[in-house]
Amino acid sequence: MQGRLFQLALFRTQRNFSTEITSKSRCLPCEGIGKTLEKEQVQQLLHKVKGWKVSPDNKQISKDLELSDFMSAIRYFQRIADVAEAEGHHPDLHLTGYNKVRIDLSTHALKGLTENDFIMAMKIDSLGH
Ligand SMILES: C[C@H](O)[C@H](O)[C@H]1CNC2=NC(N)=NC(=O)C2=N1
Repeated sequence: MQGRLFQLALFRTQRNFSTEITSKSRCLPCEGIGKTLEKEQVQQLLHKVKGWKVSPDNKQISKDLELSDFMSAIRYFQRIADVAEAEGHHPDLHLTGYNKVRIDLSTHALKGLTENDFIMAMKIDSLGH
């Protein structure tokens, strides 16, 4: 197991944050990530996602949307849930006022933002709604 973790850690350090992640990237197991992103890295990665805002403490990104009705929002949550389960990386999902949706992403294990959060944000962006 140690060998695989070392490989993952090595891969992480070699990956260039700004260019390599896309919506096709896969989330890494959180224990292989090591550390959270710096403010500058977050600012760089925010250019690659649509409509996401970073929290003042740099620990979370969020996106707000308004769906056409309640069941559209529920169906949208199910599609996000399918991706989150496949990636092993889960957003916080909020549904208020029957059709207003907020999606929060952070890496709970590290109490901050990692590339996994931006990979998930790109995948959620590509789902459409
Ligand atoms: C064991 C399981 O894979 C881990 O607890 C995963 C689950 N989903 C997760 N989702 C998020 N957002 N952060 C995590 O640290 C995380 N860890």
